[in-house]
Amino acid sequence: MEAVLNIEDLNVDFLIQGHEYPAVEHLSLYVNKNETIGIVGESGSGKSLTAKTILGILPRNAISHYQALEYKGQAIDFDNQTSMQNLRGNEISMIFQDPLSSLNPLLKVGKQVEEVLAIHKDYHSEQRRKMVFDLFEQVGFNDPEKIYHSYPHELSGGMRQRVVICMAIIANPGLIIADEPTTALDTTIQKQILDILHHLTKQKGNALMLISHDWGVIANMTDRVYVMYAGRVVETGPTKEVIENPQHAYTQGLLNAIPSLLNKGKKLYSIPFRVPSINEREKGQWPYIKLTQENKDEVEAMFPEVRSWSV
Ligand SMILES: Nc1ncnc2c1ncn2[C@@H]1O[C@H](COP(=O)(O)OP(=O)(O)OP(=O)(O)O)[C@@H](O)[C@H]1O
Repeated sequence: MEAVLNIEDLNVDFLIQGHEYPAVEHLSLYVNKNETIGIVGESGSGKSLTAKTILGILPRNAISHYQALEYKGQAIDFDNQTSMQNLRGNEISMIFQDPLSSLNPLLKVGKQVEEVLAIHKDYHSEQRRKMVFDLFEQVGFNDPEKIYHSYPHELSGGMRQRVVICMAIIANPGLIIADEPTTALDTTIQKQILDILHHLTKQKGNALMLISHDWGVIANMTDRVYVMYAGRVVETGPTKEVIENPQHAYTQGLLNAIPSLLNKGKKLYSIPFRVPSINEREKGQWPYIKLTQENKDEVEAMFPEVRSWSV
């Protein structure tokens, strides 16, 4: 099967005061049609930067290089503005954590969703409006007309994120990237929003890349998962297999640190280090953990790489 997205050996470095700091290293991943993949990892592991690389929206001081970065079998041409506009407008859409960052405060939300369709010349304006109303119904809005004429500030956070999901999906893109799409919402609303996203993407056959630090979300939503730590994928496989039988000791650690659901009754584990910030990383010294008397044995067991350090 041809992958919708294919990344081979992606590296992202930050150039800070003449020094290169590694943020993503040797990352390879793919997403197939109709598939939902998860990228899971603690804060600072490089999840968002991976997504931003795909869309060509990395910060200015970031340098990326890779073996392959392909959408539907074609190399993504970051230097070609027209092709990038088409990619971002029609082919790959992104849902961010904060819905307000994607919405224009001065425009009615219905118009904003409709505008996504404006570049599709095959629909006239009445058709477009009907498509928006239909989609509003599908995401659970009882009164699509009223929502259509609302401004972002008149809606709750959950409603806004539903509008953003509509914007992301209405042009039927090949791939949707959702970066922690519910983190900013109340826990009661989170599940509702994820269910909508899951249901719609499966129904319409869009590939979905879901970025989350929440294993519950990953378990419920994704077919395959990539587990990241400090810029690298440490483990990947079908989500169920990874959760039931994690191969990497770090993945095991992450799963044992979840308070409920997966390890009821067991003593809660706590990982004895944090993801090092970017300026604490020296190239060639992944996993960059500062060894102490207390954590040395555990870190070595988790990341045998540290044994090669000359410390
Ligand atoms: N503009 C920047 N300049 C310097 N370092 C940056 C910049 N943007 C991100 N980083 C660093 O790159 C690393 C990876 O960041 P990234 O945002 O991809 O992490 P993440 O896994 O998505 O975490 P989070 O869940 O906190 O968003 C982090 O250490 C982060 O501090």
